[in-house]
Amino acid sequence: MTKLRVYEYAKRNHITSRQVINKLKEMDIEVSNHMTAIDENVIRQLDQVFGKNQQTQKIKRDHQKRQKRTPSQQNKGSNKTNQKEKGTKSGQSKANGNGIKSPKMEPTSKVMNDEKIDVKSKKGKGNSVQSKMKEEKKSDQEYRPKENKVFKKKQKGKGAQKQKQENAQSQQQKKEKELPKKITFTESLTVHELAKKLHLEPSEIIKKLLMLGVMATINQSLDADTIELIASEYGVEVEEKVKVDMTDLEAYISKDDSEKNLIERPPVVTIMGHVDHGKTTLLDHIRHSKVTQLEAGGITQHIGAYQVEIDGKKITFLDTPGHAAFTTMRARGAKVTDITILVVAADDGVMPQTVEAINHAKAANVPIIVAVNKVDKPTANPDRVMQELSEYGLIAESWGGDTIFVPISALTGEGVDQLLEMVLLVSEVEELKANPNRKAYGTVIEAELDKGRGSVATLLVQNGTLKIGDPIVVGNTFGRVRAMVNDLGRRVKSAGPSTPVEITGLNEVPQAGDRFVVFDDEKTARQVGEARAQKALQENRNETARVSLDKLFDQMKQGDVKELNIIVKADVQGSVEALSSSLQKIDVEGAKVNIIHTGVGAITESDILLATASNAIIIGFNVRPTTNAKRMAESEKVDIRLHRIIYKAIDEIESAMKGMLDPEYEEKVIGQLEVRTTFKVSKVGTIAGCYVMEGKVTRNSGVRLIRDGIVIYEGEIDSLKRYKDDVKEVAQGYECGVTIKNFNDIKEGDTIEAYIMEEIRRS
Ligand SMILES: Nc1nc2c(ncn2[C@@H]2O[C@H](COP(=O)(O)OP(=O)(O)OP(=O)(O)O)[C@@H](O)[C@H]2O)c(=O)[nH]1
Repeated sequence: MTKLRVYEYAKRNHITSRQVINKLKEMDIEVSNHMTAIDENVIRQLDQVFGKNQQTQKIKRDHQKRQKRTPSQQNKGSNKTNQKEKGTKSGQSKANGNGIKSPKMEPTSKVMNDEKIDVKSKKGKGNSVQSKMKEEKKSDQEYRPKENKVFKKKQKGKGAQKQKQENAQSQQQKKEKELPKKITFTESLTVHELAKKLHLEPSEIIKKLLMLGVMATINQSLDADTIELIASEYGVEVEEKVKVDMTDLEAYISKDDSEKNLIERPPVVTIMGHVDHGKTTLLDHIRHSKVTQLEAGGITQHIGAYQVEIDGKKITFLDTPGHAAFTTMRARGAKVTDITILVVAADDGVMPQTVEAINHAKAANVPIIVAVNKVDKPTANPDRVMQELSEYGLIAESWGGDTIFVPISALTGEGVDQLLEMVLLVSEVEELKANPNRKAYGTVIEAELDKGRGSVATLLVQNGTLKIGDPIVVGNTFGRVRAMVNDLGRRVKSAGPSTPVEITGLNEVPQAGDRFVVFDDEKTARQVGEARAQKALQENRNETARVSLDKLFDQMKQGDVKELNIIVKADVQGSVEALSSSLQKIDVEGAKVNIIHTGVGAITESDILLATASNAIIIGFNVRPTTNAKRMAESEKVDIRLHRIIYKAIDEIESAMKGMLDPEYEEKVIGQLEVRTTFKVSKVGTIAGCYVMEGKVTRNSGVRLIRDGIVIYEGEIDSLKRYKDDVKEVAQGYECGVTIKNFNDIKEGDTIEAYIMEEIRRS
């Protein structure tokens, strides 16, 4: 025999938990409630009390149940016979281990027939019964607890009054719905909700709970265990439904795009590169030469993205130079870019932001096409660019690599067509496809509040076709697509895959990088949008789980982190290299270090963005974050580790990966001492005769010597004495002699502050 919980024992023996609890208390056995487990010995002792009565109890219960269900039978005088019959039946069901059965599951056909006859006969009685029922409109629960007594008394009693009363009760019970076979719930139910599902009065549930030792009110929420327990008391099955997160937008995107529905879609291209290398000039050139040329006289408008057509094929450009669009979106979890054009000025070569751009693109796994710009300049040296980029793994095809290099002049337009052709070529290789015949989803490129039009958002349709009137959820906003304008400023009715469009009709302004999904109906869109807005309000956006060294080991154990992405910033290139190569050599089973970006100089906002987008930590060696970067790191919860000694930085990372990070310490001041006199002893140095003003001082304390409010020295105690004896500790109100290691400039009137370093739990 194993352990049983009180309620399980009670159920097994057909008694109430309360009875078991009371008996256990009588037996001086500690028990807190119906969930308390009782062991074999106790079960045996209980069996001696309840076991014998088991059969009797069972018969009593069956009797009660029958009375509840078919009181009319008693009137007919068939009660006794039925009781016997049913007693036997219940006995069988018990032998089957079914426990308490719901009334509905037990009635014999005879009982049912009797009931039918009974009801009919009552109907015949017409209004008298009805009015009686009204008169005695007491709910069933008033009878139930005392049922046995009530019925017995009533049976004994004489007269039509009682007869009618019983008939009325029977009628009432007939009216009552039968117990359900099964109930379902999500997470929890209140007493009221459970009662409703079980077709019972809440007071009945409350009583049941009380018998199980639980005090509950009608609005009290019951957990899954309690719901199951109560339902099992009535023989009702329970099914807990897992709550679907209605705020998860991805869940609304059907993933059943079969290959046959997919057709080629235009690539989405971002232009990146160092300051002044010609990004804007290139974007402008493409737009003006291609767009306006196609749409003679058309007014191009800035909607954050535009499309051009080359040989009948379209290319979508994200019209935000620099990394801003790319990285902010990626930092927010959106992947929109298919191809990156890396612009490098041939007269300037690879510069810090070029490297950053390479690392951003690599981290996002986006193919790079190099546009070697400004080749029209006499000082242009494309070979040098190729040479320099090869150091970053971008090797030109002509040099045996697989990176496409196109020499261009964004100013004159030379080579730009070839560049666009290359974009189409890469796009073909990437096999970019989408299904235009489905509901659209995609990402917000830009959004703003327009005085006249309200919330205006530029969306990039990534799959499907967006149409006017579509019910839509965009980030935490929702609405119906009221109007759509394309990159040429024209009103359109629909927008297919890779098309940027500006829409109005949203209730609020979404954010760049937000996901949008089209819904079947406006009602669901509204519900989801509102639920998302509510959720966003509740949870601090910054709480997103970013990798942090303190939690790294746990995150690794949970399988959340398998690669530790690191950004290394240092004061000189030599340190960057030394630190990076040492970090890469760290060998911890099940995890590896992945240096995603390195650089010389302060930690900037761009580093934080990359860390956010790639879930990386930043190691700063002899450098500090800029004020803005620091603020951003705090809000984005990016872990920055600053070091001055290389091996310490490596140790820290290795320990974190092994789950052996040294404990963190916090300083705790334990006492204040006043220097009342000093003695100079040749071999020892200056001895300070002190008085412990506050707290205490211990032999192993750290000390700070303070003079006129200024910390003169910070160090360790060399000796702590009372009279001639070395002591471990001197408490408040006592005098002592103190010497400080390697420090003798102690003066009368100085204050010595004693502190210890206390280990604090890592969060
Ligand atoms: N000669 C020559 N000059 C160019 C070329 N492309 C750009 N420039 C010039 O280089 C300067 C910088 O160009 P931008 O397009 O503003 O460079 P950017 O990369 O967008 O610069 P930021 O927006 O500051 O990052 C401008 O004066 C351009 O006219 C080119 O192909 N040839």
